[in-house]
Amino acid sequence: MPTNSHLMPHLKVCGMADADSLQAVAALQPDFLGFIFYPASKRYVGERLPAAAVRALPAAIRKVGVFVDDDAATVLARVREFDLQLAQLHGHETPETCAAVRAGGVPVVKAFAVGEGFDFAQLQPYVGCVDYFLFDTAGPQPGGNGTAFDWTLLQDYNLTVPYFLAGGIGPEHVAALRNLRLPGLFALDLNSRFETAPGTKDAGRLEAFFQALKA
Ligand SMILES: O=C(O)c1ccccc1NCC(=O)[C@H](O)[C@H](O)COP(=O)(O)O
Repeated sequence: MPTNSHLMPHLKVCGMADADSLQAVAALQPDFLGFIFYPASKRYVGERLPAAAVRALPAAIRKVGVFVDDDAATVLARVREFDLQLAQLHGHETPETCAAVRAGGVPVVKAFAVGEGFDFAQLQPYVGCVDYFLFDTAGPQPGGNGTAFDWTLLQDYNLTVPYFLAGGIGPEHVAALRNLRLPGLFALDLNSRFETAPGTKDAGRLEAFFQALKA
């Protein structure tokens, strides 16, 4: 079982789709930045963000492409175009699809929508096919729903795969996050609660959050 629960988790800011706020957020040096390649998302990269702007980000920031039910070839083509370091598969991708992306040389984050009665047994077939899990709140959209789930559901997590904690994390969670001791917790994923508009992040709010977490 991973034992890093007492350490400061890594930080990922997801759903970047605006060139100006991308620069401002990159200056805060988060560990990961996420880019959404799901056309139905309000944060779809689409025409809003040229690949060159993403490719030009500092190498220390790992760039994560977020995909929903794409095949491995589509994911890998975007990875090459945008110079992404990880693929986050946020739909109903099978372990085989995850393994195919990984076989293309790209570490995989497999997202799961968590609600009451979440069946942790469904994770087992993915062990060995993914590098990380991401636990997000179940909701009407595949992601970016802006609501938190009951994190105590993860208290008994006992798999070797580290995970990102996502779903509605916002400034009001600082105290709870500072005291959070969850086995396997690797990173916090921040998105809609730090936006001025979908895809446009509020760098000031993020900076205050980062500082409060690290204080
Ligand atoms: O954010 C989206 O619009 C989105 C749409 C479809 C699939 C995934 C999406 N986001 C992926 C993320 O990793 C988000 O950060 C995660 O869902 C948490 O978002 P939020 O609840 O807004 O904090």
